Amino acid sequence: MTITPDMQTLADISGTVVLAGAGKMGSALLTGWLARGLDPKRVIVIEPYPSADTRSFAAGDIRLNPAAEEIGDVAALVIAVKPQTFGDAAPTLRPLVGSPTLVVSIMAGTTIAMLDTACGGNIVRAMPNTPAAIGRGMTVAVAAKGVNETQRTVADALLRATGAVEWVDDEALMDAVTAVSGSGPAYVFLLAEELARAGVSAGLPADLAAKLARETVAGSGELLHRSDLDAATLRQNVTSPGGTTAAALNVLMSEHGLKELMTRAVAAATKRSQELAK
Ligand SMILES: NC(=O)C1=CN([C@@H]2O[C@H](COP(=O)(O)OP(=O)(O)OC[C@H]3O[C@@H](n4cnc5c(N)ncnc54)[C@H](O)[C@@H]3O)[C@@H](O)[C@H]2O)C=CC1
Ligand SMILES: O=C(O)[C@@H]1CCC=N1
Repeated sequence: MTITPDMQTLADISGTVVLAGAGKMGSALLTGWLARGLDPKRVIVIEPYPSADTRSFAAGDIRLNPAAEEIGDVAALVIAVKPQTFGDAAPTLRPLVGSPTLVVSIMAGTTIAMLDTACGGNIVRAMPNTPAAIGRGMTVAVAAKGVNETQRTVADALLRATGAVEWVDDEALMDAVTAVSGSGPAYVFLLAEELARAGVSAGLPADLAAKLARETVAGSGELLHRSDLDAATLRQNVTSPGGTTAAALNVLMSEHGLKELMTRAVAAATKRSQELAK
């Protein structure tokens, strides 16, 4: 890979980037890379069941499922298959990894040690989330000891193409990271579902309730994104003393309310991430 130490952008990557697994997260990454200027001629996608979008990318300059001997040297291999299918995929991926190859895995619960055993390479373990599909993802990454600054910069550019990136030094944090930001969008979508359902119970027509819930969650998320205020202050700004919001929050913030539920939910996801590593 010909890259300079001050490389900042995907357009500066001059080696081959292989994406293994173009499902929901892999496709989001791919879309971000192309939007941020990664040369499609440098991209190879390995995907046994390509979506229409992936096939249409492949109708351009991206190579889809080329024969192994046509792949050549790989600058970066991004692994976005399910943790449960990684065992089957690894024998195909291992021959692609040379000593300078950067290996970026986004698989939940798959440790650097497991990746090292299965594939080798210079490993970055990362946890993105699905808002990556619109460039508003949150990714946390941790690099294995052997990863040099240049490889880390390439990994950062690949991940930052879909939103914000935070680097941590302690891999043990990745289980809780997965539980908070990796799985977190599902909790927010569930909130929208349940808010709509509760609206129907309160007498609203279903389509109106769905629109109110969707726009409320989306608008509140955007306000949180743009505001300098923290979530607690934004919540207090909605809450008039003795008003309607206070009545609802008395329920949500009661003893066995959202705090307890969210703590249990995040603990369950953290535990599951730890289990996937066994
Ligand atoms: N969906 C999410 O919100 C997030 C997922 N992840 C991680 O991303 C990874 C992928 O998850 P999703 O995209 O949700 O799953 P997905 O099922 O949509 O995508 C996985 C893709 O891998 C493909 N695949 C299966 N065997 C393969 C092989 N041998 N070689 C190449 N591709 C193969 C499948 O056909 C599928 O398209 C998982 O490891 C997951 O832990 C990480 C963060 C968030
Ligand atoms: O549910 C999962 O296991 C993956 C990891 C984080 C989000 N989806």
